[in-house]
Amino acid sequence: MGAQPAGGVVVTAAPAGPVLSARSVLSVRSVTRRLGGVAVVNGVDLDLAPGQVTALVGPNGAGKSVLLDCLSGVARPDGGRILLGARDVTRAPCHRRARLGLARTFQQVAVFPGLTVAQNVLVGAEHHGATGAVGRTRVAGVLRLLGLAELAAHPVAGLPLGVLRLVELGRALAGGPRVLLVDEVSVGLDAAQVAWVAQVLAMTAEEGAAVLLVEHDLALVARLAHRAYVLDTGRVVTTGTIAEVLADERVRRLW
Ligand SMILES: Nc1ncnc2c1ncn2[C@@H]1O[C@H](COP(=O)(O)OP(=O)(O)OP(=O)(O)O)[C@@H](O)[C@H]1O
Repeated sequence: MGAQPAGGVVVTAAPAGPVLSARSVLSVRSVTRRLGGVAVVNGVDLDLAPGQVTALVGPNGAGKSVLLDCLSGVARPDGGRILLGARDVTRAPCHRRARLGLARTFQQVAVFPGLTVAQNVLVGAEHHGATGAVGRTRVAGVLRLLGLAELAAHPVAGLPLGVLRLVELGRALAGGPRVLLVDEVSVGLDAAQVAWVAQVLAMTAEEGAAVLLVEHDLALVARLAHRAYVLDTGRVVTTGTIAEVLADERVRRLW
Protein backbone atom coordinates (compact mmCIF):
# COMPACT_ATOMS: atom_id res chain seq x y z
CA MET A 1 0.00 0.00 0.00
CA GLY A 2 1.14 3.53 -0.65
CA ALA A 3 0.90 6.57 1.59
CA GLN A 4 -2.73 7.35 0.91
CA PRO A 5 -5.67 6.19 -1.20
CA ALA A 6 -5.68 7.05 -4.91
CA GLY A 7 -7.11 10.51 -5.45
CA GLY A 8 -6.99 10.77 -1.69
CA VAL A 9 -7.49 13.59 0.69
CA VAL A 10 -5.13 14.10 3.58
CA VAL A 11 -7.28 13.66 6.66
CA THR A 12 -6.81 15.77 9.73
CA ALA A 13 -8.97 15.80 12.84
CA ALA A 14 -12.66 15.89 11.97
CA PRO A 15 -14.41 19.22 12.56
CA ALA A 16 -16.48 18.96 15.72
CA GLY A 17 -19.26 21.38 14.84
CA PRO A 18 -22.86 20.41 15.54
CA VAL A 19 -24.81 18.72 12.80
CA LEU A 20 -28.29 19.46 14.06
CA SER A 21 -29.14 21.63 11.07
CA ALA A 22 -28.14 18.95 8.56
CA ARG A 23 -30.77 16.69 7.02
CA SER A 24 -30.91 13.17 8.42
CA VAL A 25 -30.62 10.47 5.75
CA LEU A 26 -31.21 7.64 8.23
CA SER A 27 -33.58 8.28 11.12
CA VAL A 28 -34.09 5.77 13.89
CA ARG A 29 -36.95 6.28 16.32
CA SER A 30 -37.60 4.26 19.48
CA VAL A 31 -36.11 1.10 17.99
CA THR A 32 -36.24 -1.93 20.27
CA ARG A 33 -34.99 -5.45 19.63
CA ARG A 34 -35.61 -8.28 22.10
CA LEU A 35 -33.51 -11.43 22.23
CA GLY A 36 -34.23 -14.17 24.74
CA GLY A 37 -36.79 -11.95 26.42
CA VAL A 38 -34.27 -9.12 26.97
CA ALA A 39 -34.41 -5.75 25.21
CA VAL A 40 -30.81 -5.75 23.96
CA VAL A 41 -31.66 -2.60 21.95
CA ASN A 42 -34.04 -0.49 23.94
CA GLY A 43 -35.86 2.55 22.55
CA VAL A 44 -32.95 3.91 20.49
CA ASP A 45 -33.21 7.24 18.65
CA LEU A 46 -30.41 8.02 16.21
CA ASP A 47 -29.88 10.25 13.16
CA LEU A 48 -27.22 10.02 10.47
CA ALA A 49 -26.41 13.11 8.43
CA PRO A 50 -24.98 13.10 4.91
CA GLY A 51 -21.33 14.08 4.75
CA GLN A 52 -20.71 13.09 8.37
CA VAL A 53 -19.06 10.21 10.19
CA THR A 54 -21.12 9.27 13.24
CA ALA A 55 -19.62 6.90 15.78
CA LEU A 56 -21.59 4.30 17.74
CA VAL A 57 -19.56 3.27 20.76
CA GLY A 58 -20.13 1.41 23.98
CA PRO A 59 -18.88 -1.54 26.01
CA ASN A 60 -19.04 -5.18 24.92
CA GLY A 61 -22.61 -6.41 24.76
CA ALA A 62 -24.08 -2.89 24.63
CA GLY A 63 -26.18 -3.75 21.58
CA LYS A 64 -24.20 -2.04 18.83
CA SER A 65 -24.13 -4.97 16.40
CA VAL A 66 -27.77 -5.86 17.04
CA LEU A 67 -28.72 -2.23 16.30
CA LEU A 68 -26.73 -2.42 13.05
CA ASP A 69 -28.61 -5.62 12.21
CA CYS A 70 -31.88 -3.70 12.67
CA LEU A 71 -30.66 -0.81 10.51
CA SER A 72 -29.44 -3.06 7.69
CA GLY A 73 -32.43 -5.41 7.68
CA VAL A 74 -30.60 -8.48 9.01
CA ALA A 75 -32.95 -8.30 12.04
CA ARG A 76 -36.46 -6.92 12.46
CA PRO A 77 -37.00 -4.51 15.32
CA ASP A 78 -39.71 -5.45 17.81
CA GLY A 79 -40.68 -1.81 18.04
CA GLY A 80 -39.92 1.60 16.59
CA ARG A 81 -39.33 2.97 13.09
CA ILE A 82 -36.40 3.30 10.69
CA LEU A 83 -36.56 5.86 7.88
CA LEU A 84 -34.10 5.80 4.97
CA GLY A 85 -34.56 9.21 3.43
CA ALA A 86 -38.34 9.60 3.32
CA ARG A 87 -39.03 5.85 3.16
CA ASP A 88 -40.06 3.73 6.09
CA VAL A 89 -37.79 0.66 5.81
CA THR A 90 -38.52 -0.78 9.26
CA ARG A 91 -39.77 -4.02 7.71
CA ALA A 92 -37.88 -3.88 4.42
CA PRO A 93 -35.50 -6.75 3.59
CA CYS A 94 -31.74 -6.19 3.22
CA HIS A 95 -31.78 -6.18 -0.58
CA ARG A 96 -34.40 -3.41 -0.73
CA ARG A 97 -32.38 -1.27 1.68
CA ALA A 98 -29.30 -1.94 -0.48
CA ARG A 99 -31.17 -0.72 -3.55
CA LEU A 100 -32.09 2.41 -1.59
CA GLY A 101 -28.39 3.05 -0.95
CA LEU A 102 -27.60 1.39 2.35
CA ALA A 103 -24.48 -0.79 2.67
CA ARG A 104 -22.74 -2.40 5.63
CA THR A 105 -19.79 -4.48 6.78
CA PHE A 106 -19.94 -7.11 9.50
CA GLN A 107 -18.07 -7.63 12.76
CA GLN A 108 -17.52 -11.26 11.70
CA VAL A 109 -16.20 -10.60 8.23
CA ALA A 110 -18.61 -11.97 5.59
CA VAL A 111 -17.18 -12.58 2.12
CA PHE A 112 -17.91 -15.19 -0.56
CA PRO A 113 -14.95 -17.56 -0.20
CA GLY A 114 -15.40 -19.19 -3.62
CA LEU A 115 -15.20 -15.85 -5.46
CA THR A 116 -12.22 -13.71 -6.33
CA VAL A 117 -11.56 -10.33 -4.74
CA ALA A 118 -13.00 -8.53 -7.79
CA GLN A 119 -16.06 -10.79 -7.92
CA ASN A 120 -16.80 -10.12 -4.23
CA VAL A 121 -16.67 -6.39 -4.85
CA LEU A 122 -18.82 -6.76 -7.97
CA VAL A 123 -21.55 -8.37 -5.85
CA GLY A 124 -21.78 -5.10 -3.93
CA ALA A 125 -22.00 -3.03 -7.11
CA GLU A 126 -24.74 -5.25 -8.51
CA HIS A 127 -26.73 -5.21 -5.24
CA HIS A 128 -26.92 -1.45 -5.62
CA GLY A 129 -28.00 -1.69 -9.26
CA ALA A 130 -24.61 -1.06 -10.92
CA THR A 131 -24.41 -3.86 -13.50
CA GLY A 132 -22.43 -4.49 -16.70
CA ALA A 133 -19.76 -1.98 -17.68
CA VAL A 134 -20.87 0.46 -14.96
CA GLY A 135 -20.39 -2.22 -12.33
CA ARG A 136 -17.00 -3.26 -13.68
CA THR A 137 -15.81 0.36 -13.72
CA ARG A 138 -17.00 0.80 -10.14
CA VAL A 139 -15.14 -2.36 -9.09
CA ALA A 140 -11.90 -1.22 -10.71
CA GLY A 141 -12.13 2.14 -8.95
CA VAL A 142 -12.83 0.58 -5.56
CA LEU A 143 -10.00 -1.93 -5.91
CA ARG A 144 -7.60 0.93 -6.70
CA LEU A 145 -8.96 2.97 -3.80
CA LEU A 146 -8.37 0.15 -1.34
CA GLY A 147 -5.00 -0.94 -2.75
CA LEU A 148 -6.46 -4.28 -3.86
CA ALA A 149 -5.97 -4.02 -7.63
CA GLU A 150 -3.12 -6.52 -7.71
CA LEU A 151 -5.28 -9.06 -5.88
CA ALA A 152 -8.30 -8.63 -8.17
CA ALA A 153 -8.17 -12.16 -9.63
CA HIS A 154 -7.13 -13.82 -6.38
CA PRO A 155 -9.70 -16.08 -4.66
CA VAL A 156 -10.55 -14.61 -1.26
CA ALA A 157 -10.25 -18.00 0.49
CA GLY A 158 -7.03 -18.02 2.46
CA LEU A 159 -6.41 -14.27 2.38
CA PRO A 160 -5.51 -12.67 5.73
CA LEU A 161 -8.28 -11.15 7.86
CA GLY A 162 -7.05 -7.61 7.23
CA VAL A 163 -7.37 -8.07 3.46
CA LEU A 164 -10.78 -9.70 3.85
CA ARG A 165 -11.97 -6.63 5.78
CA LEU A 166 -10.81 -4.45 2.90
CA VAL A 167 -12.63 -6.70 0.41
CA GLU A 168 -15.80 -6.45 2.49
CA LEU A 169 -15.44 -2.69 2.72
CA GLY A 170 -14.89 -2.62 -1.03
CA ARG A 171 -18.10 -4.57 -1.56
CA ALA A 172 -19.96 -2.03 0.59
CA LEU A 173 -18.42 0.92 -1.26
CA ALA A 174 -18.93 -0.48 -4.75
CA GLY A 175 -22.56 0.57 -4.95
CA GLY A 176 -21.76 4.17 -4.00
CA PRO A 177 -23.83 3.99 -0.79
CA ARG A 178 -25.51 7.05 0.69
CA VAL A 179 -25.51 5.30 4.07
CA LEU A 180 -22.52 3.15 5.04
CA LEU A 181 -22.55 1.11 8.28
CA VAL A 182 -19.14 -0.25 9.32
CA ASP A 183 -18.82 -2.69 12.22
CA GLU A 184 -15.38 -2.93 13.87
CA VAL A 185 -13.57 -2.35 10.61
CA SER A 186 -10.18 -1.92 12.31
CA VAL A 187 -10.06 -5.42 13.85
CA GLY A 188 -7.39 -7.50 12.10
CA LEU A 189 -5.87 -4.52 10.31
CA ASP A 190 -2.30 -3.35 10.90
CA ALA A 191 -1.60 0.30 11.68
CA ALA A 192 -0.98 1.20 8.03
CA GLN A 193 -4.23 -0.44 6.95
CA VAL A 194 -6.16 1.37 9.71
CA ALA A 195 -4.75 4.70 8.53
CA TRP A 196 -5.66 3.81 4.95
CA VAL A 197 -9.20 2.80 5.86
CA ALA A 198 -9.62 5.96 7.93
CA GLN A 199 -8.83 8.03 4.86
CA VAL A 200 -11.21 6.03 2.70
CA LEU A 201 -14.05 6.48 5.21
CA ALA A 202 -13.33 10.19 5.55
CA MET A 203 -13.37 10.56 1.76
CA THR A 204 -16.61 8.59 1.56
CA ALA A 205 -18.23 11.02 3.96
CA GLU A 206 -16.74 14.04 2.20
CA GLU A 207 -18.34 12.81 -1.00
CA GLY A 208 -21.72 12.96 0.76
CA ALA A 209 -22.37 9.61 2.38
CA ALA A 210 -23.57 9.22 5.95
CA VAL A 211 -21.13 6.86 7.67
CA LEU A 212 -21.92 5.03 10.91
CA LEU A 213 -18.75 3.74 12.54
CA VAL A 214 -19.10 1.05 15.24
CA GLU A 215 -15.68 0.97 16.78
CA HIS A 216 -13.79 0.19 19.99
CA ASP A 217 -10.65 2.03 18.83
CA LEU A 218 -11.38 5.42 20.40
CA ALA A 219 -8.32 6.99 18.75
CA LEU A 220 -9.84 6.13 15.37
CA VAL A 221 -13.23 7.42 16.54
CA ALA A 222 -11.70 10.69 17.74
CA ARG A 223 -9.87 11.10 14.47
CA LEU A 224 -12.78 10.38 12.14
CA ALA A 225 -16.12 11.02 13.76
CA HIS A 226 -18.04 14.29 13.86
CA ARG A 227 -20.61 13.04 16.34
CA ALA A 228 -21.09 10.00 18.55
CA TYR A 229 -23.78 8.00 20.25
CA VAL A 230 -22.88 6.00 23.34
CA LEU A 231 -24.85 2.81 23.87
CA ASP A 232 -24.94 0.88 27.15
CA THR A 233 -27.22 -2.07 27.90
CA GLY A 234 -29.26 -1.27 24.81
CA ARG A 235 -29.91 2.40 25.54
CA VAL A 236 -28.34 5.60 24.24
CA VAL A 237 -26.75 7.08 27.37
CA THR A 238 -25.37 10.18 25.69
CA THR A 239 -24.88 11.79 22.29
CA GLY A 240 -23.19 14.91 21.02
CA THR A 241 -20.15 16.14 19.17
CA ILE A 242 -17.20 13.80 19.40
CA ALA A 243 -15.41 16.24 21.74
CA GLU A 244 -18.44 16.42 24.06
CA VAL A 245 -18.90 12.68 24.17
CA LEU A 246 -15.27 11.81 24.80
CA ALA A 247 -15.13 14.38 27.61
CA ASP A 248 -18.28 13.02 29.27
CA GLU A 249 -17.56 11.52 32.69
CA ARG A 250 -20.26 8.84 32.23
CA VAL A 251 -18.56 7.74 29.01
CA ARG A 252 -15.16 7.52 30.69
CA ARG A 253 -16.65 5.27 33.35
CA LEU A 254 -17.85 2.80 30.70
CA TRP A 255 -14.28 1.98 29.65
N1 LIG B 1 -28.70 -14.25 18.76
C1 LIG B 1 -28.70 -13.79 20.01
N2 LIG B 1 -29.47 -14.39 20.98
C2 LIG B 1 -29.50 -13.92 22.23
N3 LIG B 1 -28.79 -12.85 22.64
C3 LIG B 1 -28.00 -12.23 21.74
C4 LIG B 1 -27.90 -12.66 20.38
N4 LIG B 1 -27.07 -11.84 19.73
C5 LIG B 1 -26.64 -10.94 20.63
N5 LIG B 1 -27.18 -11.18 21.83
C6 LIG B 1 -26.99 -10.41 23.05
O1 LIG B 1 -27.36 -9.08 22.77
C7 LIG B 1 -26.53 -8.20 23.50
C8 LIG B 1 -25.95 -7.19 22.54
O2 LIG B 1 -25.03 -7.86 21.68
P1 LIG B 1 -24.23 -7.06 20.56
O3 LIG B 1 -23.44 -8.08 19.80
O4 LIG B 1 -25.13 -6.20 19.80
O5 LIG B 1 -23.26 -6.17 21.45
P2 LIG B 1 -22.10 -5.20 20.94
O6 LIG B 1 -22.33 -3.88 21.57
O7 LIG B 1 -22.00 -5.25 19.47
O8 LIG B 1 -20.85 -5.89 21.64
P3 LIG B 1 -19.33 -6.04 21.12
O9 LIG B 1 -18.71 -4.68 21.25
O10 LIG B 1 -18.74 -7.04 22.05
O11 LIG B 1 -19.40 -6.54 19.72
C9 LIG B 1 -25.49 -9.04 24.21
O12 LIG B 1 -25.91 -9.21 25.54
C10 LIG B 1 -25.53 -10.34 23.46
O13 LIG B 1 -25.19 -11.41 24.32
